[in-house]
Amino acid sequence: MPRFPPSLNSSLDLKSILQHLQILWYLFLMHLCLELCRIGLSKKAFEAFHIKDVWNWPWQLWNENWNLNIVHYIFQNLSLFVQVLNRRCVEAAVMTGLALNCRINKKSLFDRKHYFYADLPAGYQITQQRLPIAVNGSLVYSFCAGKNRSQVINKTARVKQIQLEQDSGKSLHDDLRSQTLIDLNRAGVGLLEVVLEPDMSCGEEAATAVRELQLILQALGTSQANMAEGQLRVDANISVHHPGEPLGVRTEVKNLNSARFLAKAIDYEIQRQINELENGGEILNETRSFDSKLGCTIPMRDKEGKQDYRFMPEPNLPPLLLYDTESLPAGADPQQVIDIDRIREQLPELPSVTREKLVQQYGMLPEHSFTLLNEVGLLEFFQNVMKETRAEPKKVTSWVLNTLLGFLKQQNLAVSESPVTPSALAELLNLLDRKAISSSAAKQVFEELWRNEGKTPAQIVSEKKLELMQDQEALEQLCHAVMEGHPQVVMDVKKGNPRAINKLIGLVRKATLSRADPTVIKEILEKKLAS
Ligand SMILES: Nc1ncnc2c1ncn2[C@@H]1O[C@H](COP(=O)(O)OP(=O)(O)OP(=O)(O)O)[C@@H](O)[C@H]1O
Repeated sequence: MPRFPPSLNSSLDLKSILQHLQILWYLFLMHLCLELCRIGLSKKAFEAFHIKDVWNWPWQLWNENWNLNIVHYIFQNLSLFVQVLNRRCVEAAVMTGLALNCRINKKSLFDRKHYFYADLPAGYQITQQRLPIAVNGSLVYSFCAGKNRSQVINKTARVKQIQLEQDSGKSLHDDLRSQTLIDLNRAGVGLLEVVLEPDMSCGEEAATAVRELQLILQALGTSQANMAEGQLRVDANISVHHPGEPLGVRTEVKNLNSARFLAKAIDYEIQRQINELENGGEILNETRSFDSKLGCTIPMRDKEGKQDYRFMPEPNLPPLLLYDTESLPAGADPQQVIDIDRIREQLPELPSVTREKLVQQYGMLPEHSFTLLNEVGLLEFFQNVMKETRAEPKKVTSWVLNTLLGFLKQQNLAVSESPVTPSALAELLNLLDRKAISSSAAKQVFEELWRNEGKTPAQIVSEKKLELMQDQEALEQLCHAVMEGHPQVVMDVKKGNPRAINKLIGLVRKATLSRADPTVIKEILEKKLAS
């Protein structure tokens, strides 16, 4: 469930507030009275049903910090009367629907879904229960399998629907003090829910599909989709069944906030359900949560008795009408309508297309294109190096994916935190490309750059005297001396031992303090051995 960044949140229509100020004031007072009655009643309702202590905290807070709460309720209620649909959220939903090959409904409806929970101060959530904004799409995702992960497997998960909703607050459970705090900052912010059909068969598939969705949302600018910050959250529905039989009873693991935990939770739940059924038990239709420390899922609440959400049409939001080029009314003000075809024309490049281009343009292996896109900022780093270097794309790919990424992973750093800049790596690769340094010297220079002492690759090369020996005559003399000093190895080469020449190359390199190009040494040695 991607969350729109706060900057995109709803705008207040000031003109209409001024026009209707008096009516609003009466409505507001009336609503506030109703709200206060509801709070009183709901407290009684909670007590009557003996719901766990955690439910009582907001009412305790009401007593202790009544002034804070009343300010909150005033704002909450005021905002109910100036509910304006956020154009940006609708555009983002249409974009996401198009990117996920959905049919965009030209008419969609908003509903109120009522339930009591501490993180939902309004007592209801606006959603699209009856007619969502987009339906019947597909999410194509690929993963690498087989030996060396070089086989790319494409899979498709059907998208059932995409609906616009309002986000709730965030519960922060403090186990140590046995209390729950609620952060209401995101309550009411636009939320997009993407509902997939049950088309995935294991944790890895689900994690890969969600990763692809994350990349698509980021490419579209629909959401920053940072899972750790709750901008993209996943509820996973899991069931098991024998092949050819209908789907089993599902459990729902709520609010998974990392692809790794998603995969773990699903695989754990599959195994738990199989064990349960094999031991003669039954699967309950329940909501569970994932305990990342214990690596298992824990029951939260029973879903068996279907909760009555008392859905009703949202009175503040009329049906949402969208247009395409054909249906656009003549002379319509572009600020007042949303044209699906215009949004389609402006869709940015999607990650699958970027990967294909990388493979075609640079002759890159598909699995490398996946890694470049999966690590945040790595593709940009690679492209910036490419802009400044003459080195072969394959060489650049290898340095970025093996050396740079290896160092980053080892120190748990993000690409943006790399001490080696794209320009420095490009300069290093240029030195390597014009054979000014050997590859082992290049590794040394990289390590020095990583220490981040503000030196350029050229400075490091000259300070450490890492330049390759360009003096052909001196190299020939060294090769000659090494051959003289090791007649047995020379004999081995002449007898056809293919590895013996490597020994000679190693000896010459040692004598040059690794400052000679091994291919040049090999050429000289081969010439001398043949004569
Ligand atoms: N038997 C099943 N096994 C696994 N997944 C299922 C099964 N039946 C439905 N699903 C999946 O469960 C999800 C249902 O999500 P949806 O949000 O529409 O309903 P919900 O979980 O009842 O609603 P909510 O929790 O938001 O109140 C869909 O992604 C659907 O593909």
